[in-house]
Amino acid sequence: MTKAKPRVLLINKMETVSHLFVNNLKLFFGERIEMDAHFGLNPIEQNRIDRADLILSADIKLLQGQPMPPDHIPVLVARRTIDLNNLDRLMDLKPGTRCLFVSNTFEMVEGAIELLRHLGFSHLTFIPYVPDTDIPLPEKEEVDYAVCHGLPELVPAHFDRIIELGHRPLDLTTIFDIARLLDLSPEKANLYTAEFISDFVRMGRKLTDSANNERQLNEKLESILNAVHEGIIATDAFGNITLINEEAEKILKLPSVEIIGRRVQDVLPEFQVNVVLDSHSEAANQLTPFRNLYLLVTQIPMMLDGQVLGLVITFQDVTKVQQLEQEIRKKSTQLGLMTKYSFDHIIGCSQSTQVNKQVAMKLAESDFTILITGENGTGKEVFAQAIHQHSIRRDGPFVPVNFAGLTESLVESELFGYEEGSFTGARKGGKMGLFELAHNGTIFLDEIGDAPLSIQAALLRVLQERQVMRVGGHRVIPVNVRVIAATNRNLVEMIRKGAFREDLYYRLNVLPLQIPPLRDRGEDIMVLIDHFLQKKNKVLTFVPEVTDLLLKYSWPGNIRELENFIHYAVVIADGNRVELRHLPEPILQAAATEPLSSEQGEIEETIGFLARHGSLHEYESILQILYSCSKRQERIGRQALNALLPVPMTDAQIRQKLLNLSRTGCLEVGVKKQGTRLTTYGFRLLESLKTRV
Ligand SMILES: Nc1ncnc2c1ncn2[C@@H]1O[C@H](COP(=O)(O)OP(=O)(O)OP(=O)(O)O)[C@@H](O)[C@H]1O
Repeated sequence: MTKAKPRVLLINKMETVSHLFVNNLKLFFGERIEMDAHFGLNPIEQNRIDRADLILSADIKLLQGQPMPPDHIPVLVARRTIDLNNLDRLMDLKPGTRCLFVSNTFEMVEGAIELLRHLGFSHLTFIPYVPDTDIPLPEKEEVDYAVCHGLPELVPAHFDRIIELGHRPLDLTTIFDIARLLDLSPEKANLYTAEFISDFVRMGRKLTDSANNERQLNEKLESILNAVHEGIIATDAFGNITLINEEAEKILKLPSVEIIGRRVQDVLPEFQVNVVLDSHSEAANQLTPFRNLYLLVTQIPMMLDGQVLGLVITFQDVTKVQQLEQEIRKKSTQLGLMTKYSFDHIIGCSQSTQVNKQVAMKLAESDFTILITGENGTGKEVFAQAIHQHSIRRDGPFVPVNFAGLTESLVESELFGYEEGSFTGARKGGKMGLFELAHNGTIFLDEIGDAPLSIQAALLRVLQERQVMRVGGHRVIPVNVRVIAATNRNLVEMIRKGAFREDLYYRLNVLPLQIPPLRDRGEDIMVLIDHFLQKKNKVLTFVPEVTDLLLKYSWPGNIRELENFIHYAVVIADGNRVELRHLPEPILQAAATEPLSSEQGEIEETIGFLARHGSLHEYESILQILYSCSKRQERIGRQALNALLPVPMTDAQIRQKLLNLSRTGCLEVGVKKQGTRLTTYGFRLLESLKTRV
């Protein structure tokens, strides 16, 4: 009769641990033993105990609730080692990383920590923790990682960075004990040790590989970093400095040996890295005073799977630039790089001007590119300046570029600047381009439709990359500018004809603003005339025929033409009175093509109607007050209007008068208490009433 195989009864709480032990024992004893794995907390059947030749458990406490094994059956508590294959993540941790070691008994925790120390992980700080015991749980901030052996559920829920080392296999001494107790020869011990050693070899190779790779990578990185004209510092997740390039050493006057491994928070408190480490979001271009310097610092967190691996801090010494900028700012006032116009200077009581002002104010608050379209002289530049004035860039320069006035050969060097000696006649020391000049401000690309195609391509690049390269230069210069472009041309039509780049159009037309021609906002004409006269400190009266003509004329040159007309009228008028004969030819021609009679007749008719329904003086007073309001771009309510009249009326009287004026088209009564507003027709009527004797 062949001797029955010895039988090992495994008693463990977890199925995974029992399986692991079964595999470990198989590797060593092969088919020479039988195994019976029990797991869970249920009591084990007596007959399974009786049939066992040896009982093996990971935890002696598990045997306490079980039937007592007979004396002759040895009971062994497994000593366990660590699965070397799972140690990579611990290897990657930087010295000093604080690891909360979590397990279900204090012995397990202590044993595992001791083993890890033996294995060479003495550079890490292990903090033991066993849930539901007296061992205090440290605050989350005091711990960098939680580490456990196959029991991640024991890690307190708020620790989200967990390194799971896997269950611990049987240690070789336990295997030998089993062999001895079961009277089996340790013939395959070498296999088990070989397995163990091969793990070591694998681990060692990984370490050297990663060290070699890291060395090569570091060498490459170092040469790249040292070639850069910016200071660069890298840190680990806790702010410990791991790398500093030569430029950074030079700027900070701190040699790398003095600061590598130290916390950036201690060495460079001015950089306030905790903000970025905590928020995980980058901080770009922060002007940071450092000793007697100004540094422009950018901090970018390096993230992997939602966790911060470290920080890259780049910086430039901009002390000189700061001084230069102040000088430029001083000069820019002289050069006209400051704006003249704000929204208060945009005159006009028409609905479209009012709406456009409101829209433009909103656009000003964003930093996106704006495309303003409109005929010549409609006020595109005035709007562009007001937008700049109203934006956060108001203290920066406003640099206008007019493509209509630039020859193709000049435009590139004007826009992007040039380096010394890049072409014959290039100025010594090179020249700053308009984009550079507009740094931190707004560049106004006027008549963009006239930009040659070659320049359109270059513009597109600048808009995409926000950096320029001077003609003949090799260095890219970052520019922080807001772009407002304007055109009187139909760019869509130009795209169709291949004269304008579609991609540039879409880059520019992020926020569109359309300014209508003056002829489509007749209400603005007289208000603008008043404004221009006031600017010249002059008073002119226009005979009704002249007013009529001015309101009818198509103003192809728009507000610029209107302004020129006022200059002309002031010079040409006899005294203060402007008559038809004083009008310049183009306006008079408009009269010739469109006789006045019908309009004049209509006005006469309205006057007749009003005279039958009250006093013309009263109507004139009402219209005059409404006109003053429209000049201030206000509407006015009935009561306020009554209060301004030379002779107050009853509410019913004024209501009736307003009704008559609105019936005849002189007023526009706002819905819902918006007050009343004068129309262009109302204005003509007022002019007629004023000149009546
Ligand atoms: N709403 C306005 N209120 C007061 N002045 C205005 C207004 N709009 C334009 N102007 C005046 O009209 C003139 C022309 O305006 P601006 O240069 O802004 O027009 P533009 O549309 O940019 O013309 P272009 O297309 O020819 O460059 C300026 O002198 C400006 O003072």
